[in-house]
Amino acid sequence: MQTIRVETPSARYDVFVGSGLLRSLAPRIERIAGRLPRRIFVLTSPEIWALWGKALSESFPEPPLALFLPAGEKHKNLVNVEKMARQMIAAGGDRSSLLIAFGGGIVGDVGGFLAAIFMRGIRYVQVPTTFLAQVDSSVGGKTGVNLPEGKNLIGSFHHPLAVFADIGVLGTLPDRELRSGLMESIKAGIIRDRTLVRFMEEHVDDVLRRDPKALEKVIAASVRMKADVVNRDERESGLRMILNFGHTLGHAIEQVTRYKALLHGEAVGWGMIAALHLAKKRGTISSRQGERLESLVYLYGPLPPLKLRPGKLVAASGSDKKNTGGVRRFVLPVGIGDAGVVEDVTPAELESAAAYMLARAAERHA
Ligand SMILES: NC(=O)c1ccc[n+]([C@@H]2O[C@H](COP(=O)([O-])OP(=O)(O)OC[C@H]3O[C@@H](n4cnc5c(N)ncnc54)[C@H](O)[C@@H]3O)[C@@H](O)[C@H]2O)c1
Ligand SMILES: O=C(O)C(=O)C[C@@H](O)[C@H](O)[C@H](O)COP(=O)(O)O
Ligand SMILES: [Zn+2]
Repeated sequence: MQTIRVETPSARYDVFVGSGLLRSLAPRIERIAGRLPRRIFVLTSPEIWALWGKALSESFPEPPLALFLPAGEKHKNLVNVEKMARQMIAAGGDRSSLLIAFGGGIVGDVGGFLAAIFMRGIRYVQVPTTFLAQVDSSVGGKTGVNLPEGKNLIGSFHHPLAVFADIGVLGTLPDRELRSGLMESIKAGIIRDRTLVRFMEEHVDDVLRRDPKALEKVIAASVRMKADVVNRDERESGLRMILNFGHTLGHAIEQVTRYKALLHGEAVGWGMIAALHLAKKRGTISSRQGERLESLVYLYGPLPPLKLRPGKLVAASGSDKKNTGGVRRFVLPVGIGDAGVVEDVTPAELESAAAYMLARAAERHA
């Protein structure tokens, strides 16, 4: 098992990555919280609960009370947050209650947000069950829900007490979901860890056949990278923006396709292809580096087709939270393993990057 510490001005907690964590959750929470809270809620989806609810409940003296959020991005909204909060009140929840966010990134984001605002804030732990949630969304305290106007436009920073990433639960994860999550690890490597890039290039088969050692390596490296960035810039005033590499157009794709056609990681995968093109044009990476990284994305693909207009994506990217006071921000890789934020990206450049990405998508789905 690997333990990675997150230490920011407002929180200090560990991310545990390994096997067997799910079945020993209660004593682990007890150790961290001092004692087991009287009321424990588990926010999850019916599918995850059916697969893994028994394993999670096993170590608790009394089974925690499950609150169900249906799967899918369209349920990541304020209506469901209110619904869950009311169920918690009805079941006797109070400020001493603990919430376990048990699922993928959607459950984690909604659960974290619910914990942030329920009675002005209660404690929660993350038990991520998708690869994406284990490498990225369960760490760093970003919580929230979507608005029709864009992704994650309502939310707060609220860190968990701990993160328990049990590699065993990935055994039931559909292949497409695994590949989607791997896009966030490719992102992690490109922006800050060239060793991870190399490892992912050299171990494609091991990772895709879910060799536990290979998975643990990629998950721990991704989390280590993210923790280091979050420790230095908890509230995304500068450095943390690099974690948004591939997301400016990625989020725009999700919004324009109404979250129906692509998974989050897949949209980020295409967004990285566009951003790599822009980086090549601006000379922050060489053509060779650009081709190498583009190939890495396709190695862990396939990414779904995209039939969109570049102008529509550029317009949708206007509601990106990195844009403030009329300044449009965009994350570009600098070589392999480093990245920076530029503030002078023009709509024409964005449109050309989007056009490049759409042409690659058409080519690969010809
Ligand atoms: N807060 C952050 O820092 C952060 C970072 C990255 C992504 N996100 C958010 O995360 C969300 C995407 O998360 P995701 O990719 O985990 O998708 P997801 O939460 O939709 O889960 C994917 C699907 O897999 C199923 N599933 C989950 N675990 C399973 C398991 N072990 N076995 C079988 N099926 C399982 C779920 O029921 C769901 O249908 C997006 O909303 C994205 O914006 C947030
Ligand atoms: O933790 C971060 O910071 C990230 O940007 C991680 C992203 O992978 C993630 O998709 C995040 O939810 C995006 O946040 P947003 O602030 O751009 O909505
Ligand atoms: Zn993401």
